[in-house]
Amino acid sequence: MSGNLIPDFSNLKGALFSEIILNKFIEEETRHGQFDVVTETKNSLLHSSEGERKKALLNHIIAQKPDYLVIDNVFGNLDVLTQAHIEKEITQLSENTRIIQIANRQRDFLSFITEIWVFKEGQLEPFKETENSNSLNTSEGVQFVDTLPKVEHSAGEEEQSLVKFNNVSINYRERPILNSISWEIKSGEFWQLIGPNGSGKSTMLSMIFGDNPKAYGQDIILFGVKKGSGESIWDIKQKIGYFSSEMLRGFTRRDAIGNMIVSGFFDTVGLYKTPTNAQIKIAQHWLRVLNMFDIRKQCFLSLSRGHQRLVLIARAMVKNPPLLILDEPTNGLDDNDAALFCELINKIATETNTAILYVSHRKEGNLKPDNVFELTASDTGSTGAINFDF
Ligand SMILES: Nc1ncnc2c1ncn2[C@@H]1O[C@H](COP(=O)(O)OP(=O)(O)OP(=O)(O)O)[C@@H](O)[C@H]1O
Repeated sequence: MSGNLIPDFSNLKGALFSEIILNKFIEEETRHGQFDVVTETKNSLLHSSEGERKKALLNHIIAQKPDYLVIDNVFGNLDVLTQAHIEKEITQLSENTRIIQIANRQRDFLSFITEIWVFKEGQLEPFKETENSNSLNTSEGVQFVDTLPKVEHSAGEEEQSLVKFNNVSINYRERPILNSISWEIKSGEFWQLIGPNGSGKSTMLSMIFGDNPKAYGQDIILFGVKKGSGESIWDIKQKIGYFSSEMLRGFTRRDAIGNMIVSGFFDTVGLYKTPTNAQIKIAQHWLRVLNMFDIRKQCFLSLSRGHQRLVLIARAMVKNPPLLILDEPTNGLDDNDAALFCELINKIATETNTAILYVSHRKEGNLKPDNVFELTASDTGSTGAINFDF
């Protein structure tokens, strides 16, 4: 950064509180068995939840006594209690340490921050709350006018059970994580799964979508088939569209937007097979819904982060999967792009029979799930129940 916006810190000792630093420590652990950052549960960082990792990293940073601290979007997937804990620690630190916070959601601003600047078209400008009270507003926005591709449904499909957990309990070593969870997702339903960091949301997802060996021996029925009864992971994955913000790291190739969407039929990154005419038609339909038909040959990576996510949702949906799983999907988006993303998810919920499982403790203002399933953490493992007030 040039200019005199930020004072010269070159002679001061700085620290960075960010995903990048966390990932470096995780890499150190995995490669060299070096455990510099210690979590409350004394678990390795690799096997800890986001909240546990970030608390541990902050303690590590505070112990280094930096002169200034840069905080880069650390609140993304933290629950309210962990955020409050971290905010308290940083507020205390701010009494004698300079803090620069980088954030893309307005609600993440730390209360003691006195000066706010916003990036607009590559320039930093003072942020005026009155001008745009609702967001950091960097996206131009898309209205989804066209309806989604129509799919023929067979009789009785509406009431089908897709996922059924019956008294599922999971331990990691001696530690109970899930305690007797019973839950069912049926065709066409729209669920949000919430729960504090470390309560077991990812563990539950790995029972459905992943290959977690802990799932075997439990009473879990996926698409009418008992888990562990010889079903193939491939069969299950064929029935699920999946998106997580982590996925974007995997896409570094220079694929065109249109090809990216069509490749969803083949579950490949990049297009190696020739799609049928019917497949091309469906992909084109999605391009029109996203208002991207005219730019379909443009490189996927040239899109903004928010628009890349819309394309990946279309990619997950072209197969018309019975279940769409979204794991912390708005993580890293600004307010506008998150609202746009949720608008598309609401549209899928109302216009298709795909059931949606949206996993995030965050309440998105415009997201309209039908039901919310909440994990409540305790020493005997998390219990689960429908939350009617979220
Ligand atoms: N392979 C593992 N070995 C040991 N402990 C584990 C393992 N995987 C997860 N855990 C522990 O299980 C607990 C639940 O973790 P999980 O990642 O499912 O929580 P979460 O609700 O998804 O958290 P977050 O919102 O922070 O992502 C955590 O305390 C974590 O440390």
